Amino acid sequence: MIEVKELKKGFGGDELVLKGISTTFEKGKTNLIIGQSGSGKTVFLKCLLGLFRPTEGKILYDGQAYSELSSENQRTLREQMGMVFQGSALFDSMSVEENIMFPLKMFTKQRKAERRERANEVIKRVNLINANNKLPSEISGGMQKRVAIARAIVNNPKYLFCDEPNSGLDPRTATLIDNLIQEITHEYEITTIINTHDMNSVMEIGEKIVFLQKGHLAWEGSKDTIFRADNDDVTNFVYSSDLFKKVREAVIKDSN
Ligand SMILES: Nc1ncnc2c1ncn2[C@@H]1O[C@H](COP(=O)(O)OP(=O)(O)OP(=O)(O)O)[C@@H](O)[C@H]1O
Repeated sequence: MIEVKELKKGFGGDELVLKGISTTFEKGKTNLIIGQSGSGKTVFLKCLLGLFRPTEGKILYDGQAYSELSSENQRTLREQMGMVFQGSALFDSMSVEENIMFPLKMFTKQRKAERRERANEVIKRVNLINANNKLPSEISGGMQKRVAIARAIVNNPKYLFCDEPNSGLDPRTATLIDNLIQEITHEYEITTIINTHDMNSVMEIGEKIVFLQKGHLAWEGSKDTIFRADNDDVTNFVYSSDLFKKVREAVIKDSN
């Protein structure tokens, strides 16, 4: 579980980017951060990852504040974090298997054979078939995303962060990737936090949704409550696509 308490983040200018956010991201759930461009989602995710130091406030990882840990414990906490980057960010010159073994080389003292064995466990888990020796450029975007997920979970993280995990994927592949992230989250009881613009993801895997608006937490809820959110900004965000406008009309018609 990650608890965020009155988190503020600025960069020295007049205005703070994050203006006092408090929320909780539970273990074993897919937690989504949504909001318009520039609302502060990436800055929030970077604070959660420990890449930005909060200007004020606290982030507690299962009760522990990063800033209050010894440097050794900070390293342990960082090792417990997995990250799926937008665009996958695989190493182009390494094979699929080498990409996935990489965090084990960085963070563990395992021998190569052990690293390979563990990498192949996760390769199987994410359904990457016959791809071990291929280069990232030789596989599809959806498969690259599976490699990125495998690499993020190879070290058994307690916390998984995903930045726009669907960007650039066709809708069907995007749904498969969303479902894979959710299955893994449930199976390994990970606290997963996903930064997304994608309303399909919201509807598929939005177990907890945090809506940011100009650096404030403007609304929080789940995929089951977002259609009835009593907040104009959320409503405008949700119904900015024609498809969801139609869904809304159908829901309202149904409930009358
Ligand atoms: N390193 C930085 N220094 C100064 N300002 C920054 C920095 N990083 C982000 N910002 C500012 O913070 C605000 C929020 O940016 P952020 O990237 O978090 O938005 P976002 O919601 O992720 O947008 P998008 O959906 O387009 O990625 C922007 O006004 C941006 O200019």
